[in-house]
This record gives sequence, C-alpha cells and structure tokens, in this order.
Amino acid sequence: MFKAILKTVKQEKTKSSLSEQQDIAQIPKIEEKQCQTNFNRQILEYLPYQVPNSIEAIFYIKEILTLQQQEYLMNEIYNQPKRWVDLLHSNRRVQKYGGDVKDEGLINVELLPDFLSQLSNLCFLDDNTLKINHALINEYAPGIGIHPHFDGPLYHNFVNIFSINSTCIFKFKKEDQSLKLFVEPGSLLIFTKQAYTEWLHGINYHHDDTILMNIKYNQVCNTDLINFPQTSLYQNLQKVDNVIEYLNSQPNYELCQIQNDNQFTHSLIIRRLLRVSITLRHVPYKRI
Ligand SMILES: O=C(O)CCC(=O)C(=O)O
Ligand SMILES: [Fe+2]
Repeated sequence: MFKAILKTVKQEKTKSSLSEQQDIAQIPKIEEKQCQTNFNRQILEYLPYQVPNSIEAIFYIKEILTLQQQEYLMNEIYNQPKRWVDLLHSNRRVQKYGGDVKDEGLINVELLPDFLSQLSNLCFLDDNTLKINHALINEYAPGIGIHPHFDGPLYHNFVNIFSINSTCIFKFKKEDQSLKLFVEPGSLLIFTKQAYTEWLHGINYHHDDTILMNIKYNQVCNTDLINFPQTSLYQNLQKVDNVIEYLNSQPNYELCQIQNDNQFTHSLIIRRLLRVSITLRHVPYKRI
C-alpha cells in the first residue's frame, strides 16, 4: 500500500517539506517490509485525492493506514483509560491531546504523545510553517454519530480525520444540499476552505448506513456517494466476477432491490461497528 502512496511523492516537494516540518532525525528509518506499526514519514501531495464534485475542498485517501498500524493505534488509545471524557449529551467518548482550545488560542499546551506525533507525519497542512499540535479522538458505538456542526474559527481550517475499525457515511450539508462520503477504516478524510467554513459536517445516529446504487450489467454504474470511485469498496468490486453475489456475501452488508426508481436499482445497507476516529489539526498558540 505504501508503495502506491510513494508513487505520488514528488522528490523536490519532499525535500523542502521535510526540512520545514518536524525534525526528521527523531523518526526512525524503517524498511518498508518492517513497517508494521511505525509510520514512515511521507509527505504526500493531497491534491490527487480530491473528491470530484465536492466543492474542491474535500479529499479522501483510502488505506493510508495498514491493519497493523490501525491495531497499534487502537492499543495506544485504549491504553489511556483515564483520558476518556464522556460526552453525555452526544453519547460518545473523546480523548483530547495537545492542550485546551480557547478563544485566545491553545492553552495548557502539551506535546502530542508519540503515537500521535508519528501519525501527524501522515497528515497534510496547507501551510508549511504550521504543525499539527492538537488531536481529538472520538469513539462511536454503533448507532452513535455526531450532529452536523462547524469546527469553528479556533482551529486552522484544515482538518485531517483518520478512521479505524468501522465504516460510516460522513455528510456535508449546506442549506438543502447534502454530500455523502463513504469513510472506511484506515482512510484519511481531509477538508478545508468552504467545506470547513460554509458546510456543516456530521454523521447520522444510525446503526447502519445506506448506499444507493445503480447496478447494471454486473457493474455499479452510479451511487449516491461523491467519493465512490476513490473507495476500497469500489476497488474490491472491480476485482470480483459477480458484483451482486459479492455484495450479498459480505457479513455486514445487506443488498436490497429498489422498485420503480429511475436512478438506482439497489440499496446497500452496511452495519456499523464501533468506530474510532482521530482528528488532527493545527491550533494557533496563545499570543502573550
Ligand atoms: O469522527 C469524525 O469523523 C468527525 C469528528 C468531528 O467532526 C469533530 O470532532 O469535530
Ligand atoms: Fe468536526
């Protein structure tokens, strides 16, 4: 997987970005084969991952984390039981790292723990002078989501969200418009600009998610997702002999036929599991 990512790395960009960001000397060099739980420093160009028709400000990178890396992150997160804070009104738990985000900026600043500073090496920012300095870990039991919201002006408007363990549908909303993305374990979702400032984002409080599909001649021709061609689901479907058989055989999937619809022939219902997300951002420091 990392090979695929490495293909997109531009040598020149890599050199300059490395010198401007965190000290590379701190990050052990790891052979690709050994890269089990370590995060190789990779400065990626995020533009090739732009989601088409997505107001040009949403990016989706599937499989940026290996299974081992996801396992490693889960272990690190669940080894910090005292860090969990229950958000009673939202029915989810969060862990916060890096400091408190206040009107004046970041206060009570703490360095990110090792597992998060390593993960931040896979993140993007649109400004080389800024560093990831804040992480929010959200844990969603099946059925739990996050209400549509803006992240607000206290963060730099460039968000990196890694997903672990479960898929979900992530929605952007503006007035009566809605954009649906399928977000998979091991993926990185990035959004910025008007996706940050003008569109609300959220995840429904559902036990399962539904993707509408137009399946014709053993191919999924169309869906109601804006990032379908960029997903692992799409990639897997390209490899199978019989699309309907494959979808019917997946343990967490249920494929139903839709009658009398011009656009879609099937709905794919996907059961949610416990999902953990890691949101990494830059918060300006408090000015003295
Ligand atoms: O868990 C996610 O994917 C979204 C988290 C989020 O939007 C937030 O914490 O502000
Ligand atoms: Fe958010």
